[in-house]
Amino acid sequence: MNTPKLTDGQRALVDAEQSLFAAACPGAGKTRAMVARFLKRAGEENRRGIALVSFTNTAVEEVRRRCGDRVEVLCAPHFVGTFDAFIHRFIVTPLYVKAFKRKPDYVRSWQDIESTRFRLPDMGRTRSLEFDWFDFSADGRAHLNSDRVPRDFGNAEAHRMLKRRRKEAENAAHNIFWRLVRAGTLSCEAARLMAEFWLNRPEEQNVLAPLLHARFAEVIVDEAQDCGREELRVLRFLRDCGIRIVMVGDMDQSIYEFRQSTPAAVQDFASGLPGRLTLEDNWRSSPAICAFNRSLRSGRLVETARGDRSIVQTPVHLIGFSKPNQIVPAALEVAEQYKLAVEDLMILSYAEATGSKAAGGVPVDDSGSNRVLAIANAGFRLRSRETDAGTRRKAIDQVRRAVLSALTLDIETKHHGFAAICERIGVEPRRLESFAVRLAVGLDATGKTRQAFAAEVRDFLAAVDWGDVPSPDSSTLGRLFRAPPEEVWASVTRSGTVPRIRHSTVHGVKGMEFPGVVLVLPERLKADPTTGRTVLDDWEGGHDTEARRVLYVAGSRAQELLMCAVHRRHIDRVAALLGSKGVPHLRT
Ligand SMILES: Nc1ncnc2c1ncn2[C@@H]1O[C@H](COP(=O)(O)OP(=O)(O)OP(=O)(O)O)[C@@H](O)[C@H]1O
Repeated sequence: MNTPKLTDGQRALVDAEQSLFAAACPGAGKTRAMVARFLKRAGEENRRGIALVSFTNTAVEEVRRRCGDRVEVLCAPHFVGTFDAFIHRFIVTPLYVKAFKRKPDYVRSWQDIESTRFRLPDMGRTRSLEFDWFDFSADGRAHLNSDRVPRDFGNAEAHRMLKRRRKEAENAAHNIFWRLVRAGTLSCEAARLMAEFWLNRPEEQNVLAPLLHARFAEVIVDEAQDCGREELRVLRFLRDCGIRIVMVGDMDQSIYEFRQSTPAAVQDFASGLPGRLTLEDNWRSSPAICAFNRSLRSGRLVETARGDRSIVQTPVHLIGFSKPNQIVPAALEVAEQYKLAVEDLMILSYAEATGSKAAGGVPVDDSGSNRVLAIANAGFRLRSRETDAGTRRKAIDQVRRAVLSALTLDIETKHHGFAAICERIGVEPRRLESFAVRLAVGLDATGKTRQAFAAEVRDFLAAVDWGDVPSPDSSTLGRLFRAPPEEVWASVTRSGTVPRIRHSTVHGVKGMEFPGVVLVLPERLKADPTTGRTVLDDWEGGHDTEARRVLYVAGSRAQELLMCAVHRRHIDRVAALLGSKGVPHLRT
């Protein structure tokens, strides 16, 4: 494998001999330098391992890919994986086994577990309460966060009722939380909380400290700005065990505050490490894009365009729109001027629905509870090359859930995740997963009526032999797989033929890069419930908020061409902002 070129700054990160924090601008080659360090250190240590942890599966895959033919570094004693996987494997599982005498089952999110949607007695005509609306503390106590209760929970009286019965709701959530923990079902959130809880107790510390010290010499943390309270607790513990901590990140790319990642706490931890480095060369983007990044940064780094794109003179393009379907044609016209093709472009938005509308599709979530619709929609998504990995996952999940509902009619599934339910009914999770993909991809809803497609789904399911699991009879299939309502059917089948530019949420493309980015700012901008400010207020006022950092992450994915598609209502403001911050731009 060719060793990639490194700058002096990158080389300093590779060769450092003490715990450190490296602050880097976008495109600084953090991944390149971190992987070089990981390979070097794994080669040096012959007894203890080196761990490289990141926050998303995509980032982890990228690191694995860059390790090339050095496959030995991906095996014990070394570790390359998500921070959650590290916490599961090396902290929570050993302590859980000690406490409960069995291994826990990890599920990705509480949403995968039915009992995390619950009702209080006599709630009337409201939606069920959801775990996602609560913050849990390390002892499982629940705190209802009213900002997360959606408006469509119920009418004004229902919202008042919830306010009055807050304690009752919190107690119910607390009880369900512990029931799930005892049943061995842990979401990533629960596992993080348990890690924090246990790491604060001397008895558990004494069990883990010698194990971890014997296993790891160093832990390298990618995207360190995304560390939340629990991850920082883990890092503090590792450091106290004598393990070297190398953190690499960009504070301005911290966009996970909803799960308590706090840039200030990360800064505080980082300032306690003996070493500090800064990487300010952007190898990814043109000077105009670097200027856009600078206009959104909180001021700690001074970024400079380097490498091949430092001579690209293309300004940032501002595209005004009043209807979302005007965005794609305008963006394609601009891209054409710079010889960029459709596949070079990526539409990015804060909310999935905004980007999806701009690209001309229907959000996966719009399938609602109709299983036939979910299968049709998933088929369009999986067949399309434009669908990003996160949306694919969601689509397959919906189909998997639909199929599972037909196989678990007489079984209590409320407190268990997908893998545990599969185990109970005796179906291999992988078999169900590939069946879900086959079902969605194999049946094409294009040009079919909703009734005809629903009948096809039922026939497909009726023909499967699930071995020991009783196959659902035709009346059950008829009840579970009804034809969806006409209006939604029309919009989903239409979407199958539309999207021409890929789209994703900003959170879905962290760490990635694209020749051209279309950043969409819709008519309705979310106002922060505490400050009342929108992202444009934050940008103008220089407020370092997560909303502003989301814009920064989005813009900084672009290599050559950044297009801001802004609703007409806000376009003058954005143009004035770019002007006042010295960002070369052109209004189209
Ligand atoms: N020393 C170098 N010489 C030439 N190109 C480089 C160098 N270092 C990095 N690059 C290139 O710059 C781009 C950005 O690198 P990389 O993705 O590693 O940055 P990053 O710091 O992880 O970015 P971000 O945090 O914004 O996702 C990549 O295309 C990479 O190949």
